[in-house]
Amino acid sequence: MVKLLKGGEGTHHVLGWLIMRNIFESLITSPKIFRNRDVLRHSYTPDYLPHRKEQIESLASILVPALKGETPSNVFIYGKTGTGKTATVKFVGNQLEAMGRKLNVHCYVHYLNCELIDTQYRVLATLAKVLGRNVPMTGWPTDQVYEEVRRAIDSRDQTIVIVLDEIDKLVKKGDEVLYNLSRINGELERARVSIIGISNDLKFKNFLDPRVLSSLSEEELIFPPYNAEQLQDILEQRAELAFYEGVLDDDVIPYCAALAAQEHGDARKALDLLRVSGEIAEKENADRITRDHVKKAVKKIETDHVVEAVRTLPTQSKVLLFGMIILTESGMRKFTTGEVYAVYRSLCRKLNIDCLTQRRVSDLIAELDMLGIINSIVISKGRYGRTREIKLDVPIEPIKQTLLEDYRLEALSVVERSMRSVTSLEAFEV
Ligand SMILES: Nc1ncnc2c1ncn2[C@@H]1O[C@H](COP(=O)(O)OP(=O)(O)OP(=O)(O)O)[C@@H](O)[C@H]1O
Repeated sequence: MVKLLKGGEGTHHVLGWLIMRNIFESLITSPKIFRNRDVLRHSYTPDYLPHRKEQIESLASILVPALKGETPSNVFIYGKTGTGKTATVKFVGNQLEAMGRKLNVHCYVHYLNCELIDTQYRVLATLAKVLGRNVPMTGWPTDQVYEEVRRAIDSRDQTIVIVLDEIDKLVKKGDEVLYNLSRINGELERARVSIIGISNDLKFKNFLDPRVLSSLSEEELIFPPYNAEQLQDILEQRAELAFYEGVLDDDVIPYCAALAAQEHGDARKALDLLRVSGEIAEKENADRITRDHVKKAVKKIETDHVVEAVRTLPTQSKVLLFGMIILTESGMRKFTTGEVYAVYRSLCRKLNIDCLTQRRVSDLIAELDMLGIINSIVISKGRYGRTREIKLDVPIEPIKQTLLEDYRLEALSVVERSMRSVTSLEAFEV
């Protein structure tokens, strides 16, 4: 039912709503920064990869037998994070499949990320699925799934390239599937299989069965880190697609490149910096991206990482960290293990959870330090022994919000509120 409003305040209110601009209007008419933000995202595979010509050509020459009905060698690819390993393999894989279609040769590349598909069973079941077999994601004996994969591959004359990205994550749970896959060619009559393993953990080779290792690393490709100039080229190429003309100050790309070069030449980091700088400029309604926006982006990315690390901490560490926040907010910039322990113990009582020993808490403090959440140094107190001096090294507000999101710590919001009115720490027996 529609109610008719007579004159007065109510009418103004309704009219106000009627003539109010659509809430999206100001958002879409604000200065335009991004032409296509998606090209800066991790999921985007560029058509051209500057400074990876050598690796692209090497990989292509390893895989070319696939187009001639022969078996390509298996390859291991190493390199630090963000050095373009995945992008290169996907790029070469796409080109290989395209050439296969052109020549009417059955040649396919299947890409699996072992960070997500991280068990023997799931690798085989996923392969079976992409090869068109109906295999449940749990429940069958592994041998049976392997047999399905083998039969699906051998159903016709074809070459299958299996890419196992982050292969180290899989190896941590046993290398049986790698052992089987590396020997599969001996069990095939019509088809051929080649395996590409990708890893940024150089040490993981030590965990592999020597037979698997020698079979999988018939060829090895190393991806060196990018230097600042190379990162600059990569960013320039993407920026052209990502931003409207003229929105980037001249020093923005060199600055992002220099910062990422300091951190082992990580192109992902450089692209993230550029994207987040653009997003901050957009939020501020600025019409240009400046060096200042990059500085803010560095801070935001750092905070986001820490927040993520805090979110996955065990409950005891979260309580401990909450105690440190209380100490900091009560005006203490530095505190000792003993002071933190007293607050921690009191919080455990309030939450009704077990309280760890001071020794164990010292270990947790060291872990928080390693994660970069706190900063702690051991100082000598002469004949009184040594103590740890701790301070929080991160913006407090987002960390506090993240801790309170954990339902097990919900009761602490009351403590937090009452803390605002407590001026001394006596309540915590410090
Ligand atoms: N030479 C390049 N040209 C253009 N973009 C690149 C280049 N190298 C890397 N990138 C981009 O940088 C990001 C990270 O690259 P990629 O995922 O290939 O790194 P990686 O070496 O596989 O890293 P990780 O080991 O962490 O998985 C991606 O967005 C990718 O498109």
